[in-house]
Amino acid sequence: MFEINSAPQVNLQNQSFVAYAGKVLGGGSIVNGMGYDRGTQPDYDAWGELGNDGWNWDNLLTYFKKSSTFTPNKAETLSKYNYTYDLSAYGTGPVQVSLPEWQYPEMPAFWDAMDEMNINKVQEGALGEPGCFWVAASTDPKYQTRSSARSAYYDPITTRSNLKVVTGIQVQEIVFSTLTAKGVKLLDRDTGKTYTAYADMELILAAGAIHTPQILQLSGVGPASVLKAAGVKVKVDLPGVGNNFQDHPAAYLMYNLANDTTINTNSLTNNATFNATSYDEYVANKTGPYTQAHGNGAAFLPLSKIAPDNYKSIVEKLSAQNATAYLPEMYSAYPELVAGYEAQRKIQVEQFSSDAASMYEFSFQGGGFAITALQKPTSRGTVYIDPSNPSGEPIVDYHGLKNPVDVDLLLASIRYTRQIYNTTALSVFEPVELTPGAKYQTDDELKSQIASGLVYPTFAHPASTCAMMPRNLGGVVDSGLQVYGIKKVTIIDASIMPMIPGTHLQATVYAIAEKAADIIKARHGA
Ligand SMILES: Cc1cc2nc3c(=O)[nH]c(=O)nc-3n(C[C@H](O)[C@H](O)[C@H](O)COP(=O)(O)OP(=O)(O)OC[C@H]3O[C@@H](n4cnc5c(N)ncnc54)[C@H](O)[C@@H]3O)c2cc1C
Repeated sequence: MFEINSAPQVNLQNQSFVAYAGKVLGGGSIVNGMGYDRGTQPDYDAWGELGNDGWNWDNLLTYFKKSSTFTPNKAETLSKYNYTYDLSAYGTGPVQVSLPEWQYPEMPAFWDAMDEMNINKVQEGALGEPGCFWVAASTDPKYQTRSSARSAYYDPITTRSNLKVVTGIQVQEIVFSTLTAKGVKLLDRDTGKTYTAYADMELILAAGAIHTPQILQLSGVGPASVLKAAGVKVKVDLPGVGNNFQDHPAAYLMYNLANDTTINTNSLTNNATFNATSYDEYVANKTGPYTQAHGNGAAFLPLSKIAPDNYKSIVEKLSAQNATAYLPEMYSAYPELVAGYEAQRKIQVEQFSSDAASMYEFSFQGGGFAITALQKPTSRGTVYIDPSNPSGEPIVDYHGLKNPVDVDLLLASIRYTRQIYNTTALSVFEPVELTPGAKYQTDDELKSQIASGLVYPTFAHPASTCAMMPRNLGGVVDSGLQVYGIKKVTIIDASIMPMIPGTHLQATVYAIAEKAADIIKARHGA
């Protein structure tokens, strides 16, 4: 894994947080938590509203389906856990998606808590509607193992004569003939030797939202001041590269369930017998706790649901802001970056006022680990090459909670999660809040906890650093995913998402990649 220490986060008591990304063939899909889900419909319609023809929920649904296959469980498992799903959300694509053969005994009480909170129970979360639902995993049910970009897309075609994958190689920069990309300079990490690889038709960058902007910046394509500070010759002053950085800030609430069931979410780690029998069961039958990659319950909810009394004031505050006051310093030098943010803010104002777009995530497995994540951050971060070591890791700065609206959204979110743990349904477990702790109640008390460790500015979902938007809105790629100002460079990864969707990102990256394949084939008349 890449584990990059972020710049100190000014609004989080100068703490540094690790930015994680997969450093392996298959990228994040090899190391991720295997949650397979999709954002709400307005999340993707927003991409079209930002000037990207052909990018919206309806169109991406085609590619969500094209990339995935859902396999229902055995009938007895379906009825035992009341699993719900809708096959119309999936197709017959390479990524295998399924629900596990096992759930912790506390789960029914958590679903009862959802009922008690009047949360809409959605049959299938992957159809873009907010509510609570069963979240599937990228698990191949045949073997009960991970289905990844590698196993789904690469392993079946390794013998193709026109495909060669090389690993242990780091792309350093693009090689140009004037402004047309001819290939890339490569570093062999083991030997330290460098090579050049040439591309006949076009070059595709897919290094993820942290390293794709780094490669462009090292190639002289990015904000001029960043390039100059690092001694890189400016080819194209393209300010969007490395700006508009988004992730999901998350609050890690923790409860002690004083009266938990005998087998619970801690049992695999603190009950050696349970762990051993569970492992044997998995090896023998591919059933039991080891078929579960992560908690399969989640509520993705709109702001109006979690903060019915004050969502309008939060929306008014966001609308009234002088945007540049809370944006990274560089935005002041580029009116197009501010214009792009303002276009996004207009959409966020609509989304925060709507019942159809989620702002809050609460994932549950049973147990007292109550992750509460903000799905639509209003702050924007930066990923810039390091002037003192340009070819080392870039400087990742989340600018976490720079916009005070994010703090308002987190306060509302934390309070809503507390309400869930205060339901009669969960009272049987006698939950006691450990983190932040029930003694922190007022806004100021909670804000001090948010700043001092309760909240991380990242959920390992880096996105949006080479946004697909018009150039006059600070975009980096057009709706054909080609980089502005240079020729023959296409980007296909999470960096192109103009606004981060309210979901874990892998399903969306697969859909982008499938759509990109069609775009590129059409471009070359294939
Ligand atoms: C720990 C963790 C847990 C996660 N959990 C979930 C989850 O449960 N569900 C979910 O949906 N999403 C999850 N995600 C997020 C999801 O995996 C990512 O959003 C997704 O993988 C991003 O895809 P990408 O193609 O943009 O980038 P990546 O998957 O990061 O792929 C980029 C690839 O480029 C390579 N690379 C980088 N720089 C260079 C270079 N200079 N030269 C050559 N190669 C390079 C990397 O090694 C990597 O293989 C998680 C991510 C992490 C890190």
